Amino acid sequence: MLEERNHVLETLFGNVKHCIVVVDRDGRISYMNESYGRFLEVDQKEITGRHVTEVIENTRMHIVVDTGEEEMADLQKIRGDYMIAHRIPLQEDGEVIGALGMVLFRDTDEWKIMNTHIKDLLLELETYRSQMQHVNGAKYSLHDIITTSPEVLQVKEKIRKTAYSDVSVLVRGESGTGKELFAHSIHHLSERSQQPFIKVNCAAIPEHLIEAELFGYQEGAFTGAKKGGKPGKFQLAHGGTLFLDEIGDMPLHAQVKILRALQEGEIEAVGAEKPQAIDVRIIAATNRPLEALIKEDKFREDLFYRINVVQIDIPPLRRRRGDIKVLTKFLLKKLSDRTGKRVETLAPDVEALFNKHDWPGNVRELENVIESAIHMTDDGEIRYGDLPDYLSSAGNGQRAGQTLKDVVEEAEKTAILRAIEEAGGDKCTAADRLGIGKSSLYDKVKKYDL
Ligand SMILES: Nc1ncnc2c1ncn2[C@@H]1O[C@H](COP(=O)(O)OP(=O)(O)OP(=O)(O)O)[C@@H](O)[C@H]1O
Repeated sequence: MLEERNHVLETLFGNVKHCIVVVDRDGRISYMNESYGRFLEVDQKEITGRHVTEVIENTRMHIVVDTGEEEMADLQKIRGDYMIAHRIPLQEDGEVIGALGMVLFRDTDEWKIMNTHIKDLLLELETYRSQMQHVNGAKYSLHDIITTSPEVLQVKEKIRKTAYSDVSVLVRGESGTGKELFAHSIHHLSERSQQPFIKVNCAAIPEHLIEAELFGYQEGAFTGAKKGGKPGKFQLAHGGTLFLDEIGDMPLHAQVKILRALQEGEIEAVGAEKPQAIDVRIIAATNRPLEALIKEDKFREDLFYRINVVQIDIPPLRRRRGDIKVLTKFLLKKLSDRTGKRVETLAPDVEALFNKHDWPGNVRELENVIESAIHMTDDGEIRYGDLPDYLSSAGNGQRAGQTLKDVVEEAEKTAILRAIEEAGGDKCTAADRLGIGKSSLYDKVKKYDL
């Protein structure tokens, strides 16, 4: 039956220039025509069955399936350009069984002309959107999370499944693993995506201000209170999502108040006479061992259970070394665009060092290292000498627990990589320079998988 249906779709849309996609009830792609596949540079047959958010940037097809409401002529940004898309829910016996998406441009040239016509308008729109974003606050979606790690891909899948509901999510992971990125993505995929996303850094607010910051205050509530009072983060997030970053650092008295706000759905501003109803979804993040803090009476167990309905664990970068390569490529592009300096590659010894380093500061550390090296480099490649001292000297020095054999092997590897690089990839010249035979060099290249 599936085949028959796809045959019908192929007959209808296979040869049209419009880009067509069909998703099922779960937002998974059941059909994409060739034009769309070509436009997205994917093999449309291979992506059948994948969730639409994995394949199409900024798509809302899965949301249309959920709301059952069609979206006509909506602007959608793909790879820096805008398309105009229709999204139509498909129904059977009154029930939504999927959605059909259609991109409205007949060919790229025509679109380009249209694109320049409306680019001015869009620039204006973008200005308003970024102002809105200031209010809305969530900048990133799942697409912005770069990974090839099966564990992180599973986390993304978990987010896709749970983001719609209003359940509280606790994001755990070391500093710099991207917890905030995940929190943004959850908000983006939720029904609250058009509502505010408000972040509170629980570790950064002075203890005596925490209540006013979270719940706001009334005029005259204390000396120095602003005229007219001030809304707290809970009020600002009303209808949307409140992101409690570093929740493990929240003082106990504030924990009690937050728990009450979540349980009763109401808050009391400092100096207010009446409580106020509040509707927020909570996403919390921490890199602290909450279970241990509970044992030490530094974190409330009841609050832990309240925020930990769905738990998301982001592994540190050293446990997903495959991501170092893809993230480096992504960050080189992102930071090159930002700095205006085109740097595309790493010298082989830098790549080796990146793969060996433990990255205690995770993706943030990788980003900082790449950014500072881009400033240092004189050409399109990052070389050993461009790296921050702490990293390059760590690479040269001996780490705790290394045997003499490890140290010798590492030195050998570095020397071989450098010689090959200096010889412009010519292994015979590199072997000459190293004073070893060609076959010996080949053996070592194989042994170290260089
Ligand atoms: N998978 C990823 N793909 C792309 N960028 C990432 C990824 N993970 C992290 N980053 C980037 O790394 C930086 C740190 O991420 P983020 O601030 O979300 O980490 P965090 O875990 O919230 O850190 P902290 O606990 O210190 O607040 C950000 O610039 C973020 O964009």
